[in-house]
Amino acid sequence: MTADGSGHDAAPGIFIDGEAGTTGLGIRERLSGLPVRLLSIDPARRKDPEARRALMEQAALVVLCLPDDASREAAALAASLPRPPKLLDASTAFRVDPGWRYGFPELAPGQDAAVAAAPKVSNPGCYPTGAIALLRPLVEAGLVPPDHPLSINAVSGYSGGGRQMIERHERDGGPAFHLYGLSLEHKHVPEIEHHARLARAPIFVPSVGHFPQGMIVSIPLHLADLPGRPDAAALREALSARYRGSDRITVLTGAPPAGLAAEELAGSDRMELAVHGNAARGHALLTARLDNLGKGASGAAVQNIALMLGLPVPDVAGERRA
Ligand SMILES: NC(=O)C1=CN([C@@H]2O[C@H](COP(=O)(O)OP(=O)(O)OC[C@H]3O[C@@H](n4cnc5c(N)ncnc54)[C@H](OP(=O)(O)O)[C@@H]3O)[C@@H](O)[C@H]2O)C=CC1
Ligand SMILES: CC(=O)N[C@@H](CCC(=O)OP(=O)(O)O)C(=O)O
Repeated sequence: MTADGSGHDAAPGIFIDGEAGTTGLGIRERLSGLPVRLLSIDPARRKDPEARRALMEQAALVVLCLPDDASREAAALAASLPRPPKLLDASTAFRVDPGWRYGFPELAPGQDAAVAAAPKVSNPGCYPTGAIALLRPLVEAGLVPPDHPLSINAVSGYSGGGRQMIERHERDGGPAFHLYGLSLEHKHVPEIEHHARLARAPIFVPSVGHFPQGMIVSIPLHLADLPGRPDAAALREALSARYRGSDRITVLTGAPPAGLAAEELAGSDRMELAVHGNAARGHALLTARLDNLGKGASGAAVQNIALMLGLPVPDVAGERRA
């Protein structure tokens, strides 16, 4: 038997359960940059447990791109195999589960090695990717207290809602802008709270715009309410220090732009962070701009797949996929 358990000497086998969905397709497209063998299911049998089990048995790594309940079932199916494959789950099901490693390699020093060594990795949510990237370094630097009252506003392209939302928007031509999650109980709040190391749940206000891909997450701060009254430059420096050397996460330095278009990074696996400030008012705004299907989903997944299989992580510099 070979290292990938497949009986072949070829590249490691990957089965994407949910390959035909929005995130699954994005991963499939990006796998052309990695020396792996894609094990595809007969589309007519893609929900058949026996057909899925047969492919899981041949795979070194199974990627779950399914709704939460289906992901839990698929993870249990994989775990029941005599030689369980490594698992990467794109759903919300395991993101705060201590048995799973959080697949955000830039989260903290050593997280990339932890992902590489983990048998089960949960891929971060799209909104949490932006919020955690902004907050975790500031909390760890003592610039934002864990119990600080935070509000997080965000807008996503409509592909964030998967196949059904894409079909609705493309059929109806809208709505142009839709605020939701107004029960203030979105599924991403525990994930943000946990991985940003917050001790008080943030108020999270998501929205969807009538554009396919792209996202902005923004977090306003009153600087006088933070310990030591830091200025915007101090916040920017803490973020830059955390992400220095990353080709995926960049921190805008110099004069921040006066406006941000959410679609700007559509097709890219990069994320741009910025700190906008008004010294006279003591106001700052943290922003993260990304593609919800790029660093927010499939791009992050391929980064994790490479780490988990011990392959070089594909370079993103200059890429464009829209
Ligand atoms: N879209 C995004 O921006 C992001 C999505 N994610 C997560 O990725 C996961 C997939 O989302 P997304 O790709 O957007 O969703 P889609 O609806 O586009 O795709 C889901 C896929 O799963 C299939 N599926 C559903 N139920 C089952 C089942 N029981 N067995 C096998 N296949 C099944 C669907 O088939 P069918 O359509 O025929 O039902 C579809 O092909 C979700 O958990 C989501 O939270 C993560 C980050 C961002
Ligand atoms: C626009 C939209 O509907 N977005 C989804 C979040 C995207 C998603 O499916 O969840 P993950 O990123 O956690 O996997 C939502 O708010 O439920």
